[in-house]
Amino acid sequence: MVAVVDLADVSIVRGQATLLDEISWRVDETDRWVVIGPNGAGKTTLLQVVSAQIHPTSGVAGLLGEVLGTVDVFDLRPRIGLTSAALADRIPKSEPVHDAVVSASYAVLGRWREDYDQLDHERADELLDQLRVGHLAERTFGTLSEGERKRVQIARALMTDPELLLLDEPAAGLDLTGRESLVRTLSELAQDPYAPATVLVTHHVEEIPLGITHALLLKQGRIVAAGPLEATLTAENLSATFDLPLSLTSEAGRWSARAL
Ligand SMILES: Nc1ncnc2c1ncn2[C@@H]1O[C@H](COP(=O)(O)OP(=O)(O)OP(=O)(O)O)[C@@H](O)[C@H]1O
Repeated sequence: MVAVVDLADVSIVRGQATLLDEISWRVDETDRWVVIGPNGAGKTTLLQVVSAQIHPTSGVAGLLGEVLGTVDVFDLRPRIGLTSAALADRIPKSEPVHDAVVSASYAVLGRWREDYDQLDHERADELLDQLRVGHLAERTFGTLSEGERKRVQIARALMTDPELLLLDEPAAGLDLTGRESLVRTLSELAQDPYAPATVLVTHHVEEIPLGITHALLLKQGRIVAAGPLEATLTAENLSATFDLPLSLTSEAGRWSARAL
């Protein structure tokens, strides 16, 4: 099995604060991980490391067979697809949806390509169809609903055919219909054997799609538990992660939690 992410004792320290504390974590190429933890646990910081946005203060971060700090991050970033609220804010409201997807390589490389070839345009259209927003290709990004924007962002993240897909709270801000619809699409993606290794960050077990294989529970920069989903996502571990006695149920592959 090839490791896509291989962190060994990775810490991130900012001033007096330890954002990540000796994290060791391996993601293999067929894995689909969910990272769960309360506000401030370090989830976004962890994604910043594995998207080659920041370097560890200490420890070793292996990414796609390279070691962060010994390789040009501009070579690594096109191999990683990332969606986050911060990145979405950088898509101009006036940008047509098709262009927002086809220009993904510009976003990761910081380099504008004068012309995209026909295959790029076809791939962008296929991805928009796959994410069920093909009919919105001619609309501008600013006119889309929150749920539609999330889908366009995922299409954009997949445009460079990444080896690692990182989704930071993809269902945040969606209503129930929007969430359920997105979870269904994410389930298709997670169960697609040709999809890249995936890491999905969320606060809510209800947002875990079918096809997720592993879970990492994070609290105050430390791993509470990590491993295969069923063995890791237990009421005990989740209660420890959120500092709240919780009951946890799983029905037909979907999860829900509530306070005891
Ligand atoms: N530059 C910094 N200096 C000091 N503390 C920081 C810095 N950046 C982030 N933090 C703190 O690190 C902690 C982890 O932040 P992070 O954004 O990774 O958490 P998170 O799990 O993604 O939270 P949320 O679920 O609220 O998005 C937070 O307490 C945050 O305030």
